[in-house]
Amino acid sequence: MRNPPGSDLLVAGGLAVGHGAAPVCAPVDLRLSAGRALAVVGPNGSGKSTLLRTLVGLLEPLAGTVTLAGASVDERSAAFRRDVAAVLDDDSFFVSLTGREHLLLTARGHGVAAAEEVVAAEIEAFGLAERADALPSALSSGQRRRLALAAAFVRPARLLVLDEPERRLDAGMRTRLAARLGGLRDAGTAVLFASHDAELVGTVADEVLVVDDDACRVLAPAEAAGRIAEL
Ligand SMILES: Nc1ncnc2c1ncn2[C@@H]1O[C@H](COP(=O)(O)OP(=O)(O)OP(=O)(O)O)[C@@H](O)[C@H]1O
Repeated sequence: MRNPPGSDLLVAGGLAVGHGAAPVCAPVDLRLSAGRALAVVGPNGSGKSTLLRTLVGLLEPLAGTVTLAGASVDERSAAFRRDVAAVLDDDSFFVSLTGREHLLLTARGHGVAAAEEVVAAEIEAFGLAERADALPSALSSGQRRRLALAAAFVRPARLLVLDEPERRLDAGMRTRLAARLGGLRDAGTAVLFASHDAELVGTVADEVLVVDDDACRVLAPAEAAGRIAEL
């Protein structure tokens, strides 16, 4: 075990999620503490994105509770926005700001003192050096994805939430991303990510939440090996 579970940061109890009256999967119970990583796996349409959006306060729960550091999640609260960095399925950028400017704005908005240096390091780490001064509209889809991920790394966060972070990344970047996520986890960030990438799940996750219609269960990676192999 990498980091033993500490006190809970994110807690969901009896959480039912969905877009109408009917839940899209079985109720979820989970606990995630600082320095731990939880992967969310399941087939297409099983409810992973719906669950993540509910966990970060973008969708109302149909039933049950979600708390972050003991308080109900509320994306409008300053403390919540300070504590949680999320990269979901909607890469959105200011259309008239370059990638570098977007990252600087994000870092400064979150009070990063050495913003220029931090941003330069993440531009390098995400392989964007040659295109950092281009507008998002002039980037490839994979480069836009790298930019969206870099924005989550230029600012501090207690909880990082990623929806299929491997999407549109080449193999080299996926491997580097796994190392970065492992590094953040080991430095004390709680990492929650949905993924179809068995290597990413195997490298980063301490536990695996398998999302299904009949039951959503948190398993040790070894117990979830069969489900990870299906990703
Ligand atoms: N905005 C929406 N309105 C209504 N139904 C939705 C909406 N978004 C998703 N759904 C439905 O909710 C269910 C769960 O979708 P969700 O996107 O959470 O699945 P997922 O596990 O993330 O899938 P994937 O692996 O394909 O990304 C699906 O049946 C989907 O069609």
